[in-house]
Amino acid sequence: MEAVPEYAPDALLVVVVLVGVWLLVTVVRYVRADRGTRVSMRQAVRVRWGWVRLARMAGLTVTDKTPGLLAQITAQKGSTPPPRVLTPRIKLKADRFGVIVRARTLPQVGLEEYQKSARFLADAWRCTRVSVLPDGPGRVVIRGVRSDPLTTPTEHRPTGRPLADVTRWELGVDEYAAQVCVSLANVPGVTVAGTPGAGKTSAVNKFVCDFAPSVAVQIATADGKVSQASEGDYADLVKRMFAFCGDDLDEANALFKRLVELRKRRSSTIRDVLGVKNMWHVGPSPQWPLAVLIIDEAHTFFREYKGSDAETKRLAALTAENARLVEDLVKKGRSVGILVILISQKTTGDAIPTFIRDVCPIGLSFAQKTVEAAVAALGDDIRNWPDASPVTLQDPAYVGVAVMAMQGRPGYTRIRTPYVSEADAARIAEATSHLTADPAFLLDALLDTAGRTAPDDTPVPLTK
Ligand SMILES: Nc1ncnc2c1ncn2[C@@H]1O[C@H](COP(=O)(O)OP(=O)(O)OP(=O)(O)O)[C@@H](O)[C@H]1O
Repeated sequence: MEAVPEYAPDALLVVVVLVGVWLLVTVVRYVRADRGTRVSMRQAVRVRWGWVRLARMAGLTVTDKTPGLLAQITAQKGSTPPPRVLTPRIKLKADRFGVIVRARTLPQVGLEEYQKSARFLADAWRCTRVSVLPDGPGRVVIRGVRSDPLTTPTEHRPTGRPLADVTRWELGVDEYAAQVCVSLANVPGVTVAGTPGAGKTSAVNKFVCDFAPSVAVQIATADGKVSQASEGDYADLVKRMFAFCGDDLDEANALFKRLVELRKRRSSTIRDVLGVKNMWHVGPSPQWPLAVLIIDEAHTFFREYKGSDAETKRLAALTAENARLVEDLVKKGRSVGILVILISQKTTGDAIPTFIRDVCPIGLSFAQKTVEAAVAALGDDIRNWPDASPVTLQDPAYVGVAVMAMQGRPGYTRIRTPYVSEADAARIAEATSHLTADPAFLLDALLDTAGRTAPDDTPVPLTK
C-alpha cells in the first residue's frame, strides 16, 4: 500500500473547516431570512438537484459527439468514446419571491430555447411566472417567482439618509420582483393617475421621503384637496417644503408665478453660474437644487369655469393662466432643473390640459375604471397591451400597483409600489426640515457670491 502523503491530514482539516464555514454561513443566512426567502432557499436546492435531469427533459442540453481530451487519451484501442451530453452550468440566488438562475448558453441552446421552455420550467419549479432575459454574451438570467410580486403588498421604511444619486427614483418592483427605477435627469414632468384609494398618495409619500434627505432637492406643493397646509395628506410633509398652497386659486396662481419667475431667472443665469446650458450636465447641487413642484388633484387648478358673472370669469381667467404657467414650467423647466409632478384621478384633457400632459415623459397610472382614462394616462398604445392595462387593477389586491410605459422599451410595466406610512413620512419630513430652502433665495446667494444680479428678481409674495 502506498504511503499517505504527510500533508494529507492538514489538507483534510482545511477542507473540513471550509465546508464547516460554508455550512455555518448557509445556516445563519437561512435562520436570519424571512419566511418567503427560506421557502425560496429550499426551492433553490431543489432546482439545483433537479437541474441536469430537467435540462435534458426541457431540451436545454446538447450532445457533443467529439470526445473530450481525457476521453481521447484514456479510450481503449478500437473503441469510440460515447458522445457527451452538455448541460448548461447554473448559478442560483434565492429571494423572498423565488429564485434567480443565471445560466450559460450552449451551441443551439440560446436565449430563444430558454424562452420557449419558460412555461415548462415554471411548472417544474412550481413558479407562477418564469421570465428569461439576456445576461451578457453567452448568458441568460431566468427569474422564477413563486408568489406574484404584484399582489404581495410591500412596505418601505425610509432610512432618512440622502440618496447617492438624486436622479434615481425607485418606484417598486415589477411582476418578476425586479427593481423598477426611472431616471429623473432631463425629465420636466411626471403624471400620476388612478382612482381614489389606489395608492397615489403613498407613492408620493415615498417620493418625498426618499428625496427629502437630499439637500439638492427642494419641493413645493399645490394640493387641490385641502384649504390649508395643516389639513390632508401633506400636513406633515409641508415641513420639508419651501412653499405650499391649498385649493385657493389665487394662492396657486401666485405659487406657479413664483416658480415661473425662478425658471426665467435660472434660464437667464445658468450659463454664467453653472457654465453649462443644461443643469443635468453637472447635476443638482445644494446651491442649484432640483426644484420639484407637486400638483395634487391637479384638475382643481386647471378646470374650466363657465358662466358670465364676474367671479366666474375671474376664476376662469385664473385657471387659464395657471395652465399657461404650468405649461411654461413643463416645456422650459427641464434644462434648469425644474420638475412638475401632476397627480389627478383621471388625466383626461379636462383634468390636465393635453398641452401639459402630453409633454410629460413619465406617466404612471394606478387602477383606472375605463379604457379612456387608461389611454389618457398612458397613451394610445395601452390599447395594444390589454394585459397591462390599469383597468385590470381594480381588484383590492392591486392597491399600490401602477402601470408605466418603460423608457426606451416597447410595452408597459406593472409595478408594485411599496406602502409608506404617514407616520414614517412625518418622521422624515420633521428630521429633514432644516434642509428646506427656497431655490430663489439660493439663486440670489449664488449670484451674490458671483458678483452678479439676475435680470429680474422682484419677489412674488406667497403664503406657505
Ligand atoms: N403601495 C401600497 N401598498 C399597500 N397598500 C396601499 C399602498 N398604497 C396605498 N395603500 C392602501 O390604500 C389606502 C389608500 O391609499 P392612498 O391614500 O395612497 O390612495 P390615493 O390614490 O392617494 O387616494 P385619493 O385619490 O383618495 O387620495 C392607504 O391608506 C393604504 O391602506
